[in-house]
Amino acid sequence: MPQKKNVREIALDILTAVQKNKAYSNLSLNHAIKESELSAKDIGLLTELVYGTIQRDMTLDYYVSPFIKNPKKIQPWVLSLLKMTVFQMQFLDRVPERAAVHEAVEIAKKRGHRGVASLVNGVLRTIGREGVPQTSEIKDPLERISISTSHPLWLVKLWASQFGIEKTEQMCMENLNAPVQTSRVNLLKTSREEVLELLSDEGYMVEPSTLNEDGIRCLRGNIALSNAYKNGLISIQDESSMLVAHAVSPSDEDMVLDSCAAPGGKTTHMGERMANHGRIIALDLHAHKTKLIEEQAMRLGLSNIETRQMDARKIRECFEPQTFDKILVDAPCSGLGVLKRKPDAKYTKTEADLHSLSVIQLNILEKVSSLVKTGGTITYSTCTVGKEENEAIIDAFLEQNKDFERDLSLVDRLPEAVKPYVNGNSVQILPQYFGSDGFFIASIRRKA
Ligand SMILES: C[S@@+](CC[C@H](N)C(=O)[O-])C[C@H]1O[C@@H](n2cnc3c(N)ncnc32)[C@H](O)[C@@H]1O
Repeated sequence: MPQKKNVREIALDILTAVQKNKAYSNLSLNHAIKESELSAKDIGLLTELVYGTIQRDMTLDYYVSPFIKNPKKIQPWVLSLLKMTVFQMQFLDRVPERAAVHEAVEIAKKRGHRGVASLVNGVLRTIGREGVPQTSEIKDPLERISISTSHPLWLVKLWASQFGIEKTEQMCMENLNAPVQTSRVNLLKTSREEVLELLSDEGYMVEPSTLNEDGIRCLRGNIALSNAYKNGLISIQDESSMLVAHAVSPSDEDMVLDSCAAPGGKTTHMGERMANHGRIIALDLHAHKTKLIEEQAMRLGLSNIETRQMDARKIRECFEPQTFDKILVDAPCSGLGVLKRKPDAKYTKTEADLHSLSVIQLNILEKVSSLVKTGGTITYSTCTVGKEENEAIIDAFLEQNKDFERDLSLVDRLPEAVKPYVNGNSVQILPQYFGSDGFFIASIRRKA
């Protein structure tokens, strides 16, 4: 019978797959957790090893590379093993260094020939003895931020030119923290106090969000497995993402278009805020994704949502001009605001991606805009930070569509804590402001 793999071997398999096949770390990790019979404690360690090593990839390269004489000859899995082990040595206090090195050498023996095991042993013991190079010695400040926080230099430069060096560094540092799981209370069925009590009774460590009055932060446990979730009392949603339904603020008589809706986090939030009245048409490009919206609506007890599989850019073929009171464009984006959750994205996205996405974003906004009524608003949002996919889209749209104007009343609809960050008709939330996702929200109005 084949021997069962231990937690570090599983972590190494995932890291190698992510590196070699460009597999998504979150999907590979979830799959491995389902397939293996790991204890809750080991699942915690596995998650930390995989996310931590990916999050710190560039720093770990900087630490390890001076100790490797022949980098071209080293196999990718051996490099991943070295980085995963140095991650433990440098960043995980609770793992004794000797244990981490011993485990790495055992894995190397099992998977490679003797030379590999001796290389792993040699490199790790030398690092243990001599220590790693200090990133503080890197002279150029942007390069230092790039290496010490593992963000590509082009991205650090871009952000620094838009937000300044200080905010960029804070943002990059914040992206290295583990995300807090947060949820939104379904106020149609219950109250936040009641859910906090139910979740505490189930053993979860929870606290109210200070950002949203219907938000809850979970500090221990996975609330997606709770009874409160099963019974449709909560939805898993980031605190910044919850702001979008506030920005739209649909009334319970409104006809609303959610043009890029799956998996339905914001659609269902709006459905709840409309007290299950009015009507929301929720579009998504993919059928398997519109199904996800339907499943969520069913779980939450919402019947005011109608889904359609459709390219939002073709919506004019199905609806008359000026059909909707409110439109939400939660556009497909580069996701650079959610690097805490999806760390591999920072290495795979390119500047060219931002540009091609911005073309699609403006196009979707253009194509849905004729459907909003006079005086009605279009809310545009993304889970990314940076002007090209955000402010620049709104500016370009307004330049070409003189019948629209900036909706300066956005600030009135957002919670108190966010108001100081609102700039006219938009707000760019950076991850370090509240520890939530980086998000952009803007509102424009068809002139009366
Ligand atoms: C940022 S996600 C939306 C998240 C969603 N609003 C939520 O809160 O759960 C963007 C979605 O837009 C969809 N999408 C991309 N291009 C589209 C298009 N041209 N028309 C409609 N949907 C599109 C994607 O499939 C993806 O599900």
